[in-house]
Amino acid sequence: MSYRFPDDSHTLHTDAYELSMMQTYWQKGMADRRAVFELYFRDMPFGNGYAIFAGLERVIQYIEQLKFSDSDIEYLKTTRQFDDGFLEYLRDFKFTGSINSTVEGDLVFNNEPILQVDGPLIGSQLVETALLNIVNYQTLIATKAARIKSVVGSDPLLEFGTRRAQEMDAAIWGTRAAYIGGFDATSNVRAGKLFGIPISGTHAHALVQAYMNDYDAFKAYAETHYECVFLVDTFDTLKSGVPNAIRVAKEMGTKIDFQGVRIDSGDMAYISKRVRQMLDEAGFTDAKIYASNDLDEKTIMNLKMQKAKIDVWGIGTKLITAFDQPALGAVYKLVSFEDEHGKMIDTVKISSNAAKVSTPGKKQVWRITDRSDGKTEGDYVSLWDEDPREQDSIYMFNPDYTYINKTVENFDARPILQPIFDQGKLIYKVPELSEIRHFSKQHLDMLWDEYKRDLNPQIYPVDLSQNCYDNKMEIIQHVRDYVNQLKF
Ligand SMILES: Nc1ncnc2c1ncn2[C@@H]1O[C@H](COP(=O)(O)OP(=O)(O)OP(=O)(O)O)[C@@H](O)[C@H]1O
Ligand SMILES: O=P(O)(O)OC[C@H]1O[C@H](OP(=O)(O)OP(=O)(O)O)[C@H](O)[C@@H]1O
Ligand SMILES: O=C(O)c1cccnc1
Repeated sequence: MSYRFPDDSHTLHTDAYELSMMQTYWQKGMADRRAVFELYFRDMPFGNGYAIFAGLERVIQYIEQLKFSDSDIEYLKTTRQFDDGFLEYLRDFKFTGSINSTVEGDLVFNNEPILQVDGPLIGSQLVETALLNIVNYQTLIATKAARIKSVVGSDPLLEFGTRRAQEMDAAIWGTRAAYIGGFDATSNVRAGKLFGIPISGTHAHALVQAYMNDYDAFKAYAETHYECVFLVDTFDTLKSGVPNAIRVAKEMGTKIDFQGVRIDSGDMAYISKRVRQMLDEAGFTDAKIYASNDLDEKTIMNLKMQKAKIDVWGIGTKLITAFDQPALGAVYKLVSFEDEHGKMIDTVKISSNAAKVSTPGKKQVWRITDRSDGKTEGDYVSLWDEDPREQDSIYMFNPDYTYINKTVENFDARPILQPIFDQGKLIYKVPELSEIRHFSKQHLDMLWDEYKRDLNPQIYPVDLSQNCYDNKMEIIQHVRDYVNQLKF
């Protein structure tokens, strides 16, 4: 099958309704009015105490290529859904908005803006779908990876998910997100080439099946590789796989670096202990035991409790598909809009569910840390022009339960949303991936353990500044007054 048009771009990677709204904005003369949209999620993924932001590199790639090609316009014409004048306008469209975003690897929490687009309404609307698509997935996978990392401690973690991922893009960007979240290497060679992630791997059952016995397969592999990890469970791990791996390792001696064996089935606790004993008795005390087979943080924690002798963990399906929670559920909402007189008016989306009522106004998120111990106290969401660094103390309160409050002194406040695009121009340089990963770890270390446990973590405070809270209440009241006076 081939594509129907000679070129493909991501500009049409958007929902049709975005283009429909853009046509309305254009025809009604609203296209260039300033709009501020914010992207956030409402619930912590996997019930985790924190999430790890990922996706910015791809967001940048997407924004930089944003342009309607001739074939995009040609295709849109064939749909007969758009006005010709509007399509001609799109031909010259340029994204001239500003984007402020969390940087990759930083911690993010529910109900706070993690990315913000501020610019002409028409372009800010166009990018909604792609931004959500990118950030929803990558942040989810980085967070899942961090959860898995939290239970393995310092054991190496290998990403094996490509074959089970939801198509090729998910494998590539999911692997990158997993590396940000704490994985050490990937089996995906293309991800190694593109991003510089270390690649690593063993061999598959096919090799052993092709030779029809463990010994010949391991021997052939050893004769063609220096570093060897043998997969020992094709026929019988304890009776054939491990004894043959040991035999080959002894025969090859220093001609190979016998790094260990991989087990991929059976009772991993029992088998790994027996395998350890066999390797040790044969003198291979440094050989590592690799494990794979539908592993995730729950199984790993359980295996650790059973004192399984596993040194290296290979994780595929349950990481790359975010198996237990396949969607982050982030949304993109209009929080402020320029009226016909050039004045910015903050906007709200009301819901009968209090948690779903959006917080109006362009905002900044401040991570508040206690200077005495460097630990994170919580996040303080302020209106954009507020700066808590100018204050000696800040009053932090839970916006849903205002009686839960505290006054923080001797604090540092770090702005989470950083300038990425300024009126369409890229002004941010994405750091090396290894730096992003390191940054993430450093910031995770600043979080109290109570927020980091896998099960039922403490809820991290995401508080609104008094101004932000008052603004929200005032606007909600305003909308209610408007609705109440309607007569039909
Ligand atoms: N000791 C253990 N405790 C908890 N979970 C385990 C233990 N050993 C294996 N598991 C996990 O149990 C799940 C199912 O393993 P199961 O034994 O049913 O299949 P299998 O041995 O892989 O069979 P197959 O040969 O079909 O691959 C896997 O996710 C595996 O990681
Ligand atoms: O279990 P996951 O966490 O998804 O990890 C990836 C899986 O992919 C491989 O199995 P597969 O049966 O595809 O190929 P194989 O013959 O190499 O085992 C590998 O052996 C793992 O079991
Ligand atoms: O290298 C491996 O062992 C590997 C790679 C991909 C999937 N499963 C295992």
